[in-house]
Amino acid sequence: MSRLVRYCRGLPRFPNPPPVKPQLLALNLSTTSSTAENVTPADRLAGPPPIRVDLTESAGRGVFASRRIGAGELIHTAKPVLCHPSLSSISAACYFCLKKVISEGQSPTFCSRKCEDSAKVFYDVEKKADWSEFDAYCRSQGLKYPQMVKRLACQVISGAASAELLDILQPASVSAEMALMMEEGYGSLRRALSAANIPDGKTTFLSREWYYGVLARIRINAFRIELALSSYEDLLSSAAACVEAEAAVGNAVYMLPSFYNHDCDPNAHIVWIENADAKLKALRDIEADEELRICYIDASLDHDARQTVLLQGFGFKCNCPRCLSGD
Ligand SMILES: C[S@@+](CC[C@H](N)C(=O)[O-])C[C@H]1O[C@@H](n2cnc3c(N)ncnc32)[C@H](O)[C@@H]1O
Repeated sequence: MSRLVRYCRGLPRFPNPPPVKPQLLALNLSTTSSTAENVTPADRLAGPPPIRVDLTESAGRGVFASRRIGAGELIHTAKPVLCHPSLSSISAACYFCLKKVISEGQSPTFCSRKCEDSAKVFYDVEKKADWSEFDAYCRSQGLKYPQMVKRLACQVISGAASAELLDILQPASVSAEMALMMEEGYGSLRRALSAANIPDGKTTFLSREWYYGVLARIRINAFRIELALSSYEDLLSSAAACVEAEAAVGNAVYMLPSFYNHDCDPNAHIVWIENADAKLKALRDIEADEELRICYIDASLDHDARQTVLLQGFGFKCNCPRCLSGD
């Protein structure tokens, strides 16, 4: 399984995000008093996840084990708060959950009636506008995250999401180069919505600052979904051909998984089986109060390459034990 998911964060397009003042999550997830010894498989499925979000010494907020977690254990699952298929997968992945679908057309498609119904509110708004200019801008610049901002904007207009949905997540900085590129996307999004005659009162949230802020948060927190097979059977049967089976079907932002810090020798990882629902799993035994960390990049890179990718792509100098040891 692990070879199917090599690394999970999409590399941001722009370098050097800033340090951000961390804000703790207002929810306490560590309500279980179980210990690893007395936790049954049924408890694991039914109880709250065995984690808490807390401040780390040097990486802002992080996720900690609230009890011992065994190797291979499913720590928790997470549904995306925002996701979007890659433009190249529009007709090959469900427009709502990113499950692979077989479709002959070029338009968005859904894997089930349930997904179609769940998407209806924002898709009804989206369908009112002509996105050809916006899509052309994304394609020409090779950008994927503006599509997620567009979806969030349509969700907010439809009343399905709050404009502040992502505010709790750490943002990247907005450099002059980045602002210039964002400006084009912002203008294009505004034009598409105003040509669609969306009432002004519904788009008051859509300021330049909102657009930049959302994009800056998506950049740091989005996961690239590299594998979304339609079933466990597919997963097994494609194991031999997993290289061909890998494809970024889209990108997604989650709440809890966004608080996991990075480690070049991680003790947890995130997997997707059939759609954008994420599964966080332990890679080895984890003690109570140990921080849970996932790997944002290709851990097989050498020390210098990892430092470069993390600094330029994510804006931080990695403080994990492997990097500190010089490995
Ligand atoms: C997706 S966020 C993780 C949660 C974040 N710590 C927070 O408070 O929201 C990624 C950010 O966490 C920090 N971070 C994650 N892993 C780190 C590491 N190994 N070393 C130093 N900082 C790290 C960096 O500031 C990075 O931009």
